[in-house]
Amino acid sequence: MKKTAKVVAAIIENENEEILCALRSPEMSLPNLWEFPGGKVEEGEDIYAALAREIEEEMHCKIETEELFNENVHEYEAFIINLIAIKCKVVEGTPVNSEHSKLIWLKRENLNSLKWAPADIPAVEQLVNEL
Ligand SMILES: Nc1nc2c([nH]c(=O)n2[C@H]2C[C@H](O)[C@@H](COP(=O)(O)OP(=O)(O)OP(=O)(O)O)O2)c(=O)[nH]1
Repeated sequence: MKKTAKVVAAIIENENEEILCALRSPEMSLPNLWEFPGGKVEEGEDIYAALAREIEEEMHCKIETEELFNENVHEYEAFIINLIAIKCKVVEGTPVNSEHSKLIWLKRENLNSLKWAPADIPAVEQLVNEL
């Protein structure tokens, strides 16, 4: 049976109403696809605490989680993902890229121009439809 991974992802918006998008590197799983920064929730860990931890590790800044935005279950070839997208704001520092090939800020209307990890499509659609 395929494993299910619980993954939290941050929807971070800046003062120009742009959303932070991250490009997975060629060495990562799901290479060269765009995602929202975040990562796997550890056993017994609170989802909001997990997201704050991942963002601090990955982007060296502190966030405050705001609301659960979208939750989606998607079956990949190798595993099943339960992707939980959470709206957040940066409260200390600025996001610094340490693991991804690229970080960019994009307006909602341009989000569909990226090639997203398939599990992210519902969250992206929901963001585009917020316009
Ligand atoms: N962080 C993040 N991961 C996502 C998103 N969409 C999506 O399918 N994923 C997948 C990619 C990874 O397989 C997994 C997240 O695990 P992780 O951030 O701990 O990444 P990882 O590359 O170290 O995982 P792994 O290859 O070791 O399994 O979820 C997303 O929007 N954000």
